[in-house]
Amino acid sequence: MSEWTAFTDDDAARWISVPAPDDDKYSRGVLGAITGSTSYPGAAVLSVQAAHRTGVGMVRYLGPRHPSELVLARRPEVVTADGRVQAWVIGSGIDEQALKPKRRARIIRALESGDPAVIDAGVLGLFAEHRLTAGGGGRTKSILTPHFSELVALLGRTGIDTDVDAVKQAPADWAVRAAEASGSVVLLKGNTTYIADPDGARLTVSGAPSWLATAGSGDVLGGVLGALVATHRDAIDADAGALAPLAATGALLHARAAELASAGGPIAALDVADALGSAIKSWLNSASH
Ligand SMILES: NC(=O)C1=CN([C@@H]2O[C@H](COP(=O)(O)OP(=O)(O)OC[C@H]3O[C@@H](n4cnc5c(N)ncnc54)[C@H](O)[C@@H]3O)[C@@H](O)[C@H]2O)[C@@H](O)CC1
Ligand SMILES: Nc1ncnc2c1ncn2[C@@H]1O[C@H](COP(=O)(O)OP(=O)(O)O)[C@@H](O)[C@H]1O
Repeated sequence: MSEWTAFTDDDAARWISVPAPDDDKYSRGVLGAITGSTSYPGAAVLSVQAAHRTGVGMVRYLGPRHPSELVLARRPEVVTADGRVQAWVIGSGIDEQALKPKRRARIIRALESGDPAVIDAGVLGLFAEHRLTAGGGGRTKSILTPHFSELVALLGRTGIDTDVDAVKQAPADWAVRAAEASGSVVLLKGNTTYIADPDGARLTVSGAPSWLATAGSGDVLGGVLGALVATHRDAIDADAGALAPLAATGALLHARAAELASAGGPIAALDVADALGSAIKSWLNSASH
């Protein structure tokens, strides 16, 4: 079995894409966000805000009217028209049972597009099932971001039975099982985050304050990862092995932003999103010395 390696700030700083003078919004990367819903509109705002603060050329938000209005009220930069994207973030704030056929079809189209995708929350099961029904056996260009309970449900959809207590006992092992079963990078969230690649990379990220255990912080992480993936589309197309370090970069950036926002005290998820730019700045400043 492969060894687990703790991902460091120096490792992560290399995966921040700094725009060059000849870049434009399209060359930097466009992220498509299918997040939030009428029941969980705030998740849309959190994922979109986090993507912008991580750095991306443009975000296309595709969702129902109420979350779309909230997203635009917070970030008028967002485009709500369909179009080309370099990557997707899908599922935060979506309840699979409540999905209307049109939105479900849009999600399936995004999953079938071949674009890299970050899959969260209510779309994890759909992803697993769709990959099974499509007969897909190979590796994907997706990062799956379950918490413990979602990991159990995800594994269940691939025919592997377990429970939350078993995952709590051996999170690293279950992350690997899920990566192998899904052919995808699995980022298992918690105080220590485990990132397992189906081809063998095993990375851990720790150091986030426990104040980060607050509603919506996983939605923020989805937006962070989406932006990192969208801005590294070429590297992922050249080698899907880029996905695991990108996932670890996102988890470490999220942890560092939480530290800055918290400064030892309580935080809300939007505070973490708003601190992402400062966390990136400190990485870039220390890398240039
Ligand atoms: N402002 C918003 O719009 C928010 C939307 N959210 C969305 O709400 C939806 C449901 O979220 P939940 O996952 O909390 O689902 P639930 O609140 O439906 O919880 C499902 C089950 O998972 C368990 N569970 C939740 N977090 C766990 C963890 N870290 N470890 C182990 N078990 C855990 C719960 O105890 C419960 O049994 C998701 O789509 C999520 O993205 C949340 O992120 C909260 C904020
Ligand atoms: N005790 C903890 N210490 C540090 N980070 C935590 C802790 N508990 C959860 N987290 C982090 O907070 C986030 C929670 O995500 P998630 O469970 O999806 O919440 P939500 O659905 O409310 O957004 C994850 O990034 C996870 O790693």
